[in-house]
Amino acid sequence: MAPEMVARAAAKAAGKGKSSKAYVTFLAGDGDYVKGAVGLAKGLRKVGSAYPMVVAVLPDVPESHRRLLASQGCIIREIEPVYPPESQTQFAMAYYVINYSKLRIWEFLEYQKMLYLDADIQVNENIDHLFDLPDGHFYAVMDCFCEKTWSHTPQYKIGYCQQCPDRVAWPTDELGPPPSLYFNAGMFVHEPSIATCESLLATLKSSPVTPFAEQDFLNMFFKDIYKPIPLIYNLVLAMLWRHPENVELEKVKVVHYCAAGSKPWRYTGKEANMDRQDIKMLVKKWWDIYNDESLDYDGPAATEDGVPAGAASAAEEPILAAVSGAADVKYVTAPSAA
Ligand SMILES: O=c1ccn([C@@H]2O[C@H](COP(=O)(O)OP(=O)(O)O[C@H]3O[C@H](CO)[C@H](O)[C@H](O)[C@H]3O)[C@@H](O)[C@H]2O)c(=O)[nH]1
Ligand SMILES: O[C@H]1[C@H](O)[C@@H](O)[C@H](O)[C@@H](O)[C@H]1O
Ligand SMILES: [Mn+2]
Repeated sequence: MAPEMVARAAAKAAGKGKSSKAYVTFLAGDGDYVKGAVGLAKGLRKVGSAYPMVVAVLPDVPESHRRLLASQGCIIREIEPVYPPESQTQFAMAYYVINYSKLRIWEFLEYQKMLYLDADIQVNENIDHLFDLPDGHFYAVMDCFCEKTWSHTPQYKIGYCQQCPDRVAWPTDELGPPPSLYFNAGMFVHEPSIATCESLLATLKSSPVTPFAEQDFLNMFFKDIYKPIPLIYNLVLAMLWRHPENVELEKVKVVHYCAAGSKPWRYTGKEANMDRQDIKMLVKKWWDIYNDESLDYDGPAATEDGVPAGAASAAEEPILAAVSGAADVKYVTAPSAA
C-alpha cells in the first residue's frame, strides 16, 4: 500500500479527519427528482458502497425533501446557485440553466475526491474503485451525438458521432480539426479544490452560454485532462438504440435514465424508443430498488455538521482494499475522428 494511503487510513481509524471520499448528487426545486436521489441512495447501499452520499441542494429544495434524504442516510449540503452570464441562448432543455450550480461541488473541500452522479442515475454494481483512479484527471464517459437534443450541432447535422467515428468521417476541410472528445456530465470523478472552483467560476463569467449548459462548459474547461472511461460507468440510454454494437448491457454498472421519457418515476412507455424490453427491464430494476424497504437507511442520523456518524469508519475498508483495485479501470483509447 502506498504510504499516503496507510497514513490516511490510520488517521481515520484514529477518528481524526473526515471521510475524504464521497458520492455527490445535485438537487434543485420541489419536484420529483428527489425520488431519483432517494433511489440512488438506496442503490448505492444495495451494492455495498462504503462511501457516504452527499446531496448538494439549492435553497429551493423544501425542508421535507431534505429530511427525507437525511432519513436515507444522505448528507445534505446547501449550495448557492450559480447563474450563467446573461445571454439569449436556447438550452437544449430549459431547466439546464440550474445545472451551472453543480460547479459548487468543487467547494466541498472536506472531500479529497468525489464521484458525481445525476439524480436520474442508478448503480447496478459497486463502483467504489473509481475513487482510486490516479489524481489529476477528469474521468467521465463519452457522450453520444445522435439524439435530437443534439440537432443544433454540426456533429448531428453531418451524422458524426464519436461513438462510431468511422461512420461519417469528420470533414476537416470544411469544419476544421475534429472536436475534442466530449463527455456526458451526468457522472464524473472530480477533486474538490478552492483554486479549481475559483477558476471555474471566473472562467464561466467570460464563457458563452451554450445549449448543454454546464456540460458544455465542463467539457471546455477540462478538455486537456479529460480521460474517457468505459461506457459501463454511465450508460446513456440512447446508446441502446443508437450504438447497440457498443453496449454489453449485462456488464453495465451505472445506468443514466437521461433519454426523453425514461425517468423511471415518470415512465409511461409511450415516448419514442421507450416501448422496448431493455428499457422496461431497466425501469423495473430502478423501481425494485426504490421500493425495497430492506434498503432503507437504519443507521444513526446525520450529525450537525452533516456527517453521518459511522461514515468515516465505513470508508476505511476500500482505502485498505483499494491498492490493487484502482488499476482495474482501463481508459478508453480515443477513437480517431479522421
Ligand atoms: O428539476 C430538476 C432538474 C434537474 N435536477 C438535477 O439536475 C440533474 C440534471 O438533469 P437531468 O438529469 O434531467 O438532465 P440530463 O441527464 O438530460 O442532462 C445532462 O445534461 C445536463 C446539461 O445541463 C447536465 O449536464 C446533466 O448532468 C447531464 O446528465 C438531475 O439528474 C438532477 O440531479 C433537479 O434536481 N431538479
Ligand atoms: O446530457 C445530455 C442529455 O443527457 C441528453 O438527454 C442526451 O441526449 C445527450 O446526449 C446528453 O449530452
Ligand atoms: Mn441526468
